[in-house]
Amino acid sequence: MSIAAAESVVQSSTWAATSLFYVLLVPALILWYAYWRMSRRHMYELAEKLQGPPGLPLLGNALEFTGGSHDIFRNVIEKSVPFDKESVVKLWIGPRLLVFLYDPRDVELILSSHTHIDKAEEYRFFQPWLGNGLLISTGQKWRSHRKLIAPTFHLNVLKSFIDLFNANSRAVVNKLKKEAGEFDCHDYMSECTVEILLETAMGVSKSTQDQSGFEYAMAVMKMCDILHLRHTKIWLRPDLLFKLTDYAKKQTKLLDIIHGLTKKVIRRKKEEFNSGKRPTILADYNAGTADEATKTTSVEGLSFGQSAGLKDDLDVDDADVGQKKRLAFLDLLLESSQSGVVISDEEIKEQVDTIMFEGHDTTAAGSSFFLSMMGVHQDIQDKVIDELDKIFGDSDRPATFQDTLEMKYLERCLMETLRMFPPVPIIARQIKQDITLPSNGKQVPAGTTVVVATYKLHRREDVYPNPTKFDPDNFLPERSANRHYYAFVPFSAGPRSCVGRKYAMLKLKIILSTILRNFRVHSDLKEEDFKLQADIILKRAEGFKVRLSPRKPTKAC
Ligand code: HEM
Repeated sequence: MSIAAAESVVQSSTWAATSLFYVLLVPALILWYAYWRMSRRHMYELAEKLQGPPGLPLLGNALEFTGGSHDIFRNVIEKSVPFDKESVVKLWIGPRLLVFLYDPRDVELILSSHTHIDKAEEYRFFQPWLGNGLLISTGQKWRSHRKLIAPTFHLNVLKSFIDLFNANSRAVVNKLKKEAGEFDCHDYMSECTVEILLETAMGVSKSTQDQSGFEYAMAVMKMCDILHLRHTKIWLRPDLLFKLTDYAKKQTKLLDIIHGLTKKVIRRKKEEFNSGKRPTILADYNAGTADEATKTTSVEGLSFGQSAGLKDDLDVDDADVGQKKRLAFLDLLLESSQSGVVISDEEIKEQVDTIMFEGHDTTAAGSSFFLSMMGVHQDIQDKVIDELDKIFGDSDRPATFQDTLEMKYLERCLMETLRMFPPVPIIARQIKQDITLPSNGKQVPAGTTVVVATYKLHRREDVYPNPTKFDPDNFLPERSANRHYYAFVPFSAGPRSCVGRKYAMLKLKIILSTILRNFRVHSDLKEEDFKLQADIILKRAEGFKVRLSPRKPTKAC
């Protein structure tokens, strides 16, 4: 046989093999698809009975998530309106079924449950950053780490941070003095909240910090942009495709910055440990020096960010917190790891990354929204200032714990800010078994991503009359008393509630009161002009633009 003839035989047999492959592949794919659809029949049947905007074959509603972050947020909110009566909206993103809930009874079913505590599949995008930290871990690992970490945010530990909250609040006031015109207050709030976290929960003294706090905060913001893109753009979801994009390269660089800071923090702390410096038992703070008022250990309800009547593992009495547990967060983790049993080095890093993220971006957004609202509502700001003047008079003394309990009106303004602009606008869980919604008896199938739509829940007309109006009186005790406990959940609730809830409230009251003792805030925009976006954390797309004017000749801080 000639070479040409041999080549032709090889070519035709290759062609035949390729054709055979495709001839077999197509029916195989059809069979696989039919089987896959069959195996999900139960899900489709139940989903069919839930309402939602119409979608396209295969893609579902994925195209609702095109455009920038602000367009997506506006689009999703607008598209949900026709379903407000039932407060349940179904969306398909490709094969994934998402069910948004915003009736307090349905929210209670999810958040109060010890069964539905697994985070949704979408949280896996956080994994390269937060590993298996408290926010995303599940099962026994989550349970044991939550038990370890929650006491480090007990009120008695937090009271020992008050001096540091004050010092950092004064420092930010000093920095703000240079702002003459309109500026974005979020940058200041971000830097300040990172520095406070480093000094308190991580126990890293100011003298050993450098500029990396601000760089860290900016890297976190950009990381959130990338994660949001992965949540909303269907083609960025598979790791394989994501890795081919420029976003993946950007993510690697951002994680270098983020992990660079957390590794440095742990390294410094370990050096201190190894050089024999043992952690301070923080509860000693209350033993001798503090007055009766600061010994208060069981202040609950609104003062600490949730409806009266909701309890979680942060609301334990002082007597239940053993002395060893009265350590700051990182001190306790390192102390525990000395035995090598409770928590490994890698796990410490994951938890430090988690607390650094959850602890700063949320409070930076909350405080920036608060300042924006003060700027918009001058009459309400007057009342906050009156209250502060009554507490502090002309003195520029630091705030005490008792002062924070007396800031009742400021507290209501803070609650109202967290109602209208919850920094975490949605909470997503993966359900492993069918659930029946108490509000309407409909069933949501196992395998669904159930999304508690906090932003929508907090704007229900039947719960908050005139829900788009900023009205701190919504949180007057008599108004809150008759409200469903789960109608206000800025910090989530139940077994997976925010572990930093009390820390956040105390810190926010001290920062915000210190700012308003020194400045009056102004805003040229009204809240209806705010462009909201939800890149994981709710923000103003145009930046948190405000202006400040000095309230009184400020004494040198
Ligand atoms: C205004 C400030 C804050 C808000 C609105 C907020 C809100 C939330 C929400 C809604 C969750 C549940 C998230 C979910 O299930 O997907 C959460 C969880 C969490 N938060 Fe916060 N948070 C704030 C501040 C903080 C602070 C200051 C810390 C730590 C210092 C913190 C640490 C955590 C942690 C570790 C979790 C995960 C808890 C678990 O799953 O067991 N947060 N937070």
